[in-house]
Amino acid sequence: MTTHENGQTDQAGQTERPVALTATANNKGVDAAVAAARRVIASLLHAGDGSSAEMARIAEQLNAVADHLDQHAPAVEERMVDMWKGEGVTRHDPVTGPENAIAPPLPLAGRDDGSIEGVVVLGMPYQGPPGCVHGGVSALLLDHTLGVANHWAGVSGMTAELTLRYHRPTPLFEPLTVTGRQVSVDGRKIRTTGTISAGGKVCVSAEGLFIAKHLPRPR
Ligand SMILES: CCCCC/C=C\C/C=C\C/C=C\C/C=C/CCCC(=O)SCCNC(=O)CCNC(=O)[C@H](O)C(C)(C)COP(=O)(O)OP(=O)(O)OC[C@H]1O[C@@H](n2cnc3c(N)ncnc32)[C@H](O)[C@@H]1OP(=O)(O)O
Repeated sequence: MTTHENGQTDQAGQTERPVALTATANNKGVDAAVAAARRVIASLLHAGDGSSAEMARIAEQLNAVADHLDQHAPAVEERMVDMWKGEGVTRHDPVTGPENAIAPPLPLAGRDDGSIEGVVVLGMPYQGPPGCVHGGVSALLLDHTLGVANHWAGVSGMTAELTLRYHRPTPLFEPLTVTGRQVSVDGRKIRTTGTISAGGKVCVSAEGLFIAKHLPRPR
C-alpha cells in the first residue's frame, strides 16, 4: 500500500478523497465575525452612494466595532507569533484564511495525482473589467495556489517569477475552478503551473518559478 505524504489511503492504496489543504471555518469566534465582515465589504459596494441606507450611521457603527476590536487585541508582535504557531499558515492567509476578511475564501484540496484544486465564486469586490475578475486578483489566487501545490508535492519555496496569460475574461458570479501542480524540482528551483477556468474553459494560466527558501517564523 502506498501512502501519499499528505494523503489518506484505503486498502487498495488509493486516496479515498481529496485532502483539505485549507483550514475549515468555524461558524463561531473570529471566523464568524470575519464572514460577517466579508458580507459588509460586499454589501457596501453593492449599496453604493446612491443607496437609501444611512451611510454616516453605518460608518459610525463600523468604526465602533473596529475601536472595540483594537482595544481588545494583543500587541502586533504577540499576534504575529501566535498566528505562525503550529501549522500556522492556512488560518490567516489572504486567499484561503477563515480569519482573513480579504480572503474570498478559496478552499483548496490535494489529489493523489499531485494536483490541487478549489472552486470559488467571486463577487463585486474582486471586479476589474465590467462583470469580470481583476487581473491582479487572479494573480493573487494563482500565486497562492501554486505555493500550496508545492507544499502538497513536498518541496516549497518563495515566488521568484510568476508569468500569467489571460486567455479570456474571467467572469464574476460564476464558479471558478482554480488548479495547481508542481512540474519539476531542479536544485532549489521549483516550477509550478496552474489555471483558473470557468465553464470548462481556461481563463488564466500561470507558470511560476519558486526558489526553495523559507523565512523564519516570528518568535
Ligand atoms: C488544514 C490543514 C492545512 C495543512 C497545510 C497545507 C497547506 C498550506 C501550507 C503551506 C502553504 C503556504 C503558503 C503557500 C502559499 C504561498 C504562496 C505565496 C508565495 C509568496 O507570496 S512568496 C512572496 C513573494 N516572493 C518574494 O518575496 C521573494 C523575494 N525574493 C527573494 O527573497 C529572493 O530573490 C529569492 C528567495 C527568490 C532567491 O534568493 P536566494 O538568495 O535565496 O537565491 P539566489 O538569488 O542565489 O537564486 C538561486 C537560484 O535561483 C535563480 N533565481 C532567483 N531568482 C530568480 C528569478 N527571479 N528569475 C529567475 N531565476 C531566479 C538564481 O539565478 C539562482 O540560480 P542558479 O543557482 O542557477 O544560479
